[in-house]
Amino acid sequence: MAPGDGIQIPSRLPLLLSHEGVLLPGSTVRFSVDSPRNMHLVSQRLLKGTSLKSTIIGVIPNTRDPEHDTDDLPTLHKIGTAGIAVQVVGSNWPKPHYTLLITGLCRFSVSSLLKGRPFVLAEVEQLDQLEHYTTPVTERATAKDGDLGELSNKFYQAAVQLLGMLDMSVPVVAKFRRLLDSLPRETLPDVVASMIRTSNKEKLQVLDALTLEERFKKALPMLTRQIEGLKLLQKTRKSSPENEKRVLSVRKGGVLPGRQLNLDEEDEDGDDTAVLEKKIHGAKMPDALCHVCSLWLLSLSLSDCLDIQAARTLLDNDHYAMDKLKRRVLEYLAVRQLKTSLKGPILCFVGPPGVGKTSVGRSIARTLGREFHRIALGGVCDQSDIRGHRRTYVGSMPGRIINGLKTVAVNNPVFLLDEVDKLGKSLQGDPAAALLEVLDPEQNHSFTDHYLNVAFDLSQVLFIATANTTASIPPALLDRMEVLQVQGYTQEEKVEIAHRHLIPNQLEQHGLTPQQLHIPQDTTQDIISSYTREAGVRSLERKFGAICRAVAVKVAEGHRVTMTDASTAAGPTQQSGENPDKAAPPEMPIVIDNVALKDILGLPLFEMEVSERLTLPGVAVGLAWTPLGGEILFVEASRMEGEGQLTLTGQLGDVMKESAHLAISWLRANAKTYQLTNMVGGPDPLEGTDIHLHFPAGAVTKDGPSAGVTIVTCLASLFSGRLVRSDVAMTGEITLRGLVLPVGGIKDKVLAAHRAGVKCVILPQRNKKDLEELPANVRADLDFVTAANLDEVLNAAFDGGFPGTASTHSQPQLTSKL
Ligand SMILES: Nc1ncnc2c1ncn2[C@@H]1O[C@H](COP(=O)(O)OP(=O)(O)OP(=O)(O)O)[C@@H](O)[C@H]1O
Repeated sequence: MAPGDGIQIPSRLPLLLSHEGVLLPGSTVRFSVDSPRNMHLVSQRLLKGTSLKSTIIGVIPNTRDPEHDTDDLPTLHKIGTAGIAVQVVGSNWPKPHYTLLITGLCRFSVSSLLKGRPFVLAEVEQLDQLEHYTTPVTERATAKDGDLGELSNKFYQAAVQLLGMLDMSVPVVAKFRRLLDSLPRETLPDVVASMIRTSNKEKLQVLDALTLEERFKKALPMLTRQIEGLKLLQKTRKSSPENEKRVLSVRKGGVLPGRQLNLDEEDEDGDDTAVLEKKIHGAKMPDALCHVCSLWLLSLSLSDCLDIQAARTLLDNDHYAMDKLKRRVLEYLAVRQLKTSLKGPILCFVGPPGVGKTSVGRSIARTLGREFHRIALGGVCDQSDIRGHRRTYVGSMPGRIINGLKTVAVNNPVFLLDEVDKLGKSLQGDPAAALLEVLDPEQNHSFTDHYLNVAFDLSQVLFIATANTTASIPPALLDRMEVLQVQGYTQEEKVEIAHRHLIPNQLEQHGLTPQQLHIPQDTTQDIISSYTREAGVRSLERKFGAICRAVAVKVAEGHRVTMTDASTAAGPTQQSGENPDKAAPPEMPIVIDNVALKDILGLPLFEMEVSERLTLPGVAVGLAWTPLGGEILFVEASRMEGEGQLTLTGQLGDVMKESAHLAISWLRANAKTYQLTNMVGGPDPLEGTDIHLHFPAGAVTKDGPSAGVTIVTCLASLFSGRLVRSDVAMTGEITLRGLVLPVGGIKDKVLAAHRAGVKCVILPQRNKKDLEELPANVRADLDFVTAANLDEVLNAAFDGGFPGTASTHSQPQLTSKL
């Protein structure tokens, strides 16, 4: 029977080859899956699919033992049951396997096999109608005339008789009784055969019975045998509900599409999902609404399949460098494995853009075998975005958390809360406050979304947050998270990341192979230093994308030329050299050298400009930290006749302005010691002199105290008329007494100096310990001067030292009065 316009299953189904159970339409069976083909079906079809259709698979019974799953396909049974996978549980113990809960929908026959690897895919023909389950019994003619009608009545009577022998006070029996009346007669043989004690062989006979009449005939003797057995039992010993239950030999969790028949021996209330589902169906909602409810509230749960060794390999394979972060993530995963309780710190990866924060989150989900969902929080300024709108509003909808759960359709995904530092605030409430509840393990088991208006358990969800800086994360939110700093990369690390990950990824995305495009390491280094200036590798990846696109055009043109060549060679009398425009196909692989690089990416965007800009007195190079990584920062000063005015430009924040005033005051106080003079030759630098301090990149706002030493050095250069060393950059806060205080972001700042070609970095003495975090090659390339006071700074910043500093002048040692 080929159902015409009824409900259709997909005509191509992936097949699960079952060697243990037989799935009949209308029943639910648990299958343990560990053979390679079946494992692939689960991982590539069920776990990757996002639509309802992708959960429909065919189950073919009675195939060979999976131990002998060779490359040749076994001869398959011709009839199978299409089913919907309602639960997938993965485990690694004692060996990797999945357990699937599948509800049978209808029979199908295999028309042809399309492929056997990685899993079996077949063209199938649907054999049963699915309308049985969607059309109410009253609307269909159920009483059939003739033999079939008689047979179906007889079967029904036998089922009633069986039930009559059982104790109705047992909930499962009562349920079976209720179900019997509401079920269409056509489905009875399948449902009853799957519930009473029958062998797989007998179930197979019922499956193979294609006509209804045949099916009744096969199942009736089984039912009668069950009744006879029960009678015998009642005769031989006084029956008890337990015995009867045992005779009924029910299968756990028998589920019908749209109805739950929980013939479990446990109390029916034990299964939350079943109760919820029952309530949904009991509410007699329209089908569409019922379906939506099921999707919203019932979700599949994939258990963690964590293997620390495998997690380590996966993290190492996916990400180069980031050792500290990877170590902490492994510790985190190991604790989760040892401790079954789900409460644990919420990790927050903080670092510049493009350093792999999101991508580590994705890898964590993969190592746990969980679904991954990213929630972008940048710019969110309405708390309904997190909590949902109340349904009183037109156009209301659930919040991002519940929406995310709906998208992944499991209740224990890994959620990546991206850019938590960019949450906004508005009249519509504070989304950060709503997130507090979501992230608090003590509260999130009963998170209430305003739209759903029922408490939802989020405790199974694994939250990971990312941010560029902790400065703008509200303190209460920050307090709930464990911050892991992700640093920018060095030039060498970038080259490695490029060749291990970025280039292969880009080649694949553009349909190219390494045989077609080769980017030598030198070229990569050029791209990094001349076309990008970033802490991460995102813009580097984009540059490789641009190169791949340019090469793709060449390769495609080459193909065309070669194809035209082939056709002209086959043609009768074509003269060579007839088409002067025709280019020769490029030689493979196309190697990207410096010339090709300029052709594709244009002129270099950045140059090693430090030395060129330090050609006049009154310029010094500082180091700044921004959420986007470290930066070099020029400070320029000029003086002119005037009345001692100080002008500051370059969008400076209050703290930076104060640093400038501090620097001037210190210089004025120490001008004599350092032999600094003003325009009129006097010892006070500001007398008859105006000073202008400018911080280029004038459109970018700058703030913070760490430019103090740079401003002093710049002014000392201006007033002494000497040039600052062109290969020196510096950072450090100053005090009025000329001490140099420690500052933050040393690693990022030093990496920026290294990127810019600086050779010597002056930093506060108390930041010496931060140097240990630097990669060995950067430490080897750079000289570090750790300065406790401005004397030491000036001495190191000028060739041959600075008059009045070091041996000639020493800071007064103050003893503490405290
Ligand atoms: N250490 C690394 N090894 C391999 N690939 C990396 C590494 N770091 C970054 N990448 C790659 O760089 C790209 C950008 O990374 P990702 O999107 O994770 O950055 P992010 O830190 O989350 O940035 P943002 O803060 O802007 O969200 C990705 O393609 C990622 O795979």
